[in-house]
Amino acid sequence: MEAVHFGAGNIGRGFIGSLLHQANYHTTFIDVNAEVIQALNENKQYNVILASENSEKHNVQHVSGINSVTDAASVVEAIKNAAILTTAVGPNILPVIAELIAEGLRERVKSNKQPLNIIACENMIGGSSILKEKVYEHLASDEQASCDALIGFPNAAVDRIVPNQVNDDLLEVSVEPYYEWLVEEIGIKGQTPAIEGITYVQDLTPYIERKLFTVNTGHSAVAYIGHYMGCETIADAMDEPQVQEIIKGALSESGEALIQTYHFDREEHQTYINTIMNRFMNPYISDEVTRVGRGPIRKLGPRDRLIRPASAYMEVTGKKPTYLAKTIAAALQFGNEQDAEAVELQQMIQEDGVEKVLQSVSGLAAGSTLIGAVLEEVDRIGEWRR
Ligand SMILES: NC(=O)c1ccc[n+]([C@@H]2O[C@H](COP(=O)([O-])OP(=O)(O)OC[C@H]3O[C@@H](n4cnc5c(N)ncnc54)[C@H](O)[C@@H]3O)[C@@H](O)[C@H]2O)c1
Ligand SMILES: O=P(O)(O)OC[C@@H](O)[C@@H](O)[C@H](O)[C@H](O)CO
Repeated sequence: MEAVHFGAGNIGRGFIGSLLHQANYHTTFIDVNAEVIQALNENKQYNVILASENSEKHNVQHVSGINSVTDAASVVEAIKNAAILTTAVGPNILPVIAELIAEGLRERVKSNKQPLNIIACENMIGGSSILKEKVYEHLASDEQASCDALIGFPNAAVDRIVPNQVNDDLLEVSVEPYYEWLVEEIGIKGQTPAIEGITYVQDLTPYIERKLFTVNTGHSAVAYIGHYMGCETIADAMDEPQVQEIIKGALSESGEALIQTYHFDREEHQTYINTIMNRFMNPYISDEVTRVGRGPIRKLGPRDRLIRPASAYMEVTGKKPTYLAKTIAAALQFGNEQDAEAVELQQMIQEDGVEKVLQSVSGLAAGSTLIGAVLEEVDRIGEWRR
């Protein structure tokens, strides 16, 4: 069975590639990183190490790579023959890969009448649906109709912490033992792919929101407050009492919104939060706050991990959020010369001020309660300096 996976990075190799191998797929990774593609083709295998006391090693075999910059024709060929297509490239890259996927589908549906499911494994709500929209922009209406019959775009949520890392072996990747991969069954065309580790759910919305607004909301609180305080890693930041206070507060606020919206059991949700906080303190992982805080413009977006739970908290309780507002205030301070979005955000703030940025980037109304709450925390932010 052939799998095509776009993005041979941390989550691609460390999570999706590993489960695809265990499910007996040969995986063709598509990437723009020539070095990684060359290594995949030369080594034809790599190791995934579980970041825990025993450093358990999983050898991932039956892998190869195609450089989509230099060999688009081979990508089209691979898509023609694939039994599943997955992505882990980052939300901003989905529109970039859409045209090539469209070319592959255009050729595929001419001769291959087998269904194909395309699963975007990105930290975003409705990732596969958005990818479908972008792919369809490149297809004529008759081609879209053929795809409607054969190509599924089920939405998904993926959870496994895979830090940036430099290993002697370029392909080796160290990952936390925990993982969760949820796929919405309703979007599947044909049989559900039999991949151990995927949990199929009827309605993904509660689960993707629970993941994004707990794991990623908490992660970004630690990253942004930690970065502001001068911490380099998530584990270092978790040692700071103020970070502990803010993450607990932020997750209690986002938790209230989730519990009231989706009727999650209060105790079970607290256990979920506690597990996540322990994951952030895993001593076998070194995860930089700059990775977790990357792309602050995306993370400050209206439907993402900061603004959406803050607005939802206000909707369900009628109160203004304190700890999510502190986290948003810290996100607005996230300066990092290596991060194009961080540089752009700081420029926007310098030119237009925080209030305007919260309107343009986060979609908040001028004079809204949430803008007021964030502005109060921006004024107070100096209190957290170590
Ligand atoms: N790392 C994690 O802990 C984690 C966990 C869950 C979900 N995610 C999500 O997975 C996605 C990928 O994250 P990551 O941490 O693996 O990032 P990463 O940077 O390690 O990997 C992304 C890969 O995509 C490749 N890429 C970039 N442009 C491309 C293009 N045009 N065509 C093909 N490949 C291209 C990059 O070269 C890189 O290898 C993101 O949406 C992220 O939110 C990450
Ligand atoms: O990948 P991002 O930039 O959306 O978010 C950074 C981290 O919070 C994220 O990668 C987590 O490690 C991951 O979502 C855990 O499942």
